Amino acid sequence: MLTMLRILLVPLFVALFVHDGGQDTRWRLAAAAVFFLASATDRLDGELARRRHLITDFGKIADPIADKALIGAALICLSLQHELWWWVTVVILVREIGITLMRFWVIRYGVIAASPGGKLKTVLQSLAIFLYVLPLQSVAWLEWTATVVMAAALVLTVATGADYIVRAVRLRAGR
Ligand SMILES: O=P(O)(O)OC[C@H](O)CO
Repeated sequence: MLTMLRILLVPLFVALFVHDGGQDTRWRLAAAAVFFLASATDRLDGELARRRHLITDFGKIADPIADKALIGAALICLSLQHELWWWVTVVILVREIGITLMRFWVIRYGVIAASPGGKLKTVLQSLAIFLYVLPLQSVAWLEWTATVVMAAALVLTVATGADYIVRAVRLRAGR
């Protein structure tokens, strides 16, 4: 349920962010608020599922997809506005889409759930994007913080992606 809500918040975020070319402070603040809400419901969603013992195979697959839709849309918006290098967006998108496809490729053998590193990666990606979306580009330390957090997210994105590939190969090989 919350996963579906997060997916529905993606077009709302995009509409608010691209309004007025991302230049209007109020629309940008609204976009940042929607992004924060969608990211926060992700944490709540996971916590509720754990507490109520409602962790399903559907949730294990749908939950990362909802994260990736939101994060992917936000990264593309930022790169389109020339606020984030395209190569960063491309590396993250290739990893996220590739890992999602790989999860389906091995689904007959088992579900590769999100790892702790993968969850931390999503938190760092979300924090970095939130800082980029906030209309505070003139605040130098904030810009630096956003860049450093995005760099850390990028490293974890690639490292956890490699870890999932190893897991998938082992799963298929029955090891
Ligand atoms: O590393 P992934 O692809 O499993 O993604 C982690 C999820 O976003 C955590 O909810």
